[in-house]
Amino acid sequence: MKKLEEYVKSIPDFPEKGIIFRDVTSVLQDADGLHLAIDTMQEKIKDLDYDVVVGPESRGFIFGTPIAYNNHKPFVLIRKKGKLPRETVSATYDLEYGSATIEMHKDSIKPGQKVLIVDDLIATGGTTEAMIRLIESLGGEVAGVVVLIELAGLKGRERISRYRLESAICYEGK
Ligand SMILES: O=P(O)(O)OC[C@H]1O[C@H](OP(=O)(O)OP(=O)(O)O)[C@H](O)[C@@H]1O
Ligand SMILES: Nc1ncnc2[nH]cnc12
Repeated sequence: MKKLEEYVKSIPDFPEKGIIFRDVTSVLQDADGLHLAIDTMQEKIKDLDYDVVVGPESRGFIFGTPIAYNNHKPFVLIRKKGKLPRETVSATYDLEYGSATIEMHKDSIKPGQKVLIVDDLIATGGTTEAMIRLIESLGGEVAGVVVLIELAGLKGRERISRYRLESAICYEGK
């Protein structure tokens, strides 16, 4: 069986020059790759105590939902601006390329709940930091963050150094 990192394809200069895009579709479109990705992420946080899984649109949904389902936890969506129908809180942040505003429903986290954040990838950590702001503004406690891929050269780990971060694959550069 292949190693997890062998399923990830790296595409230079996408979506713009200078970015190496770490493509998770090549992991997902292989049954063994998909199993290995979810199983490895779960293994990394098997000792963690949490009540709710939170994942951001869109690739965070793919990895967050199976982890929530397998561990019988609820899954809360963080969406890009304008997609959630009820009362929301929002945060704006910069990305490795571009900027974005994300939102979550005000009633999605109860004060004191312990939250596991799941995403496909951490680069600059801007998305994760914005998610932490939203969760904490609702009174949630961030128990930890698990991602499939960490781009260590972009220093996301340093940006959220107060929190536990686990990654299944770590690239030293970007
Ligand atoms: O650590 P950062 O520098 O914030 O970058 C990481 C984020 O960027 C990507 O999402 P993107 O906003 O591109 O959305 P997508 O999943 O819909 O493609 C990725 O899925 C992470 O959420
Ligand atoms: N280099 C990268 N590859 C894939 N997704 C990303 N999201 C932010 N930076 C990325």
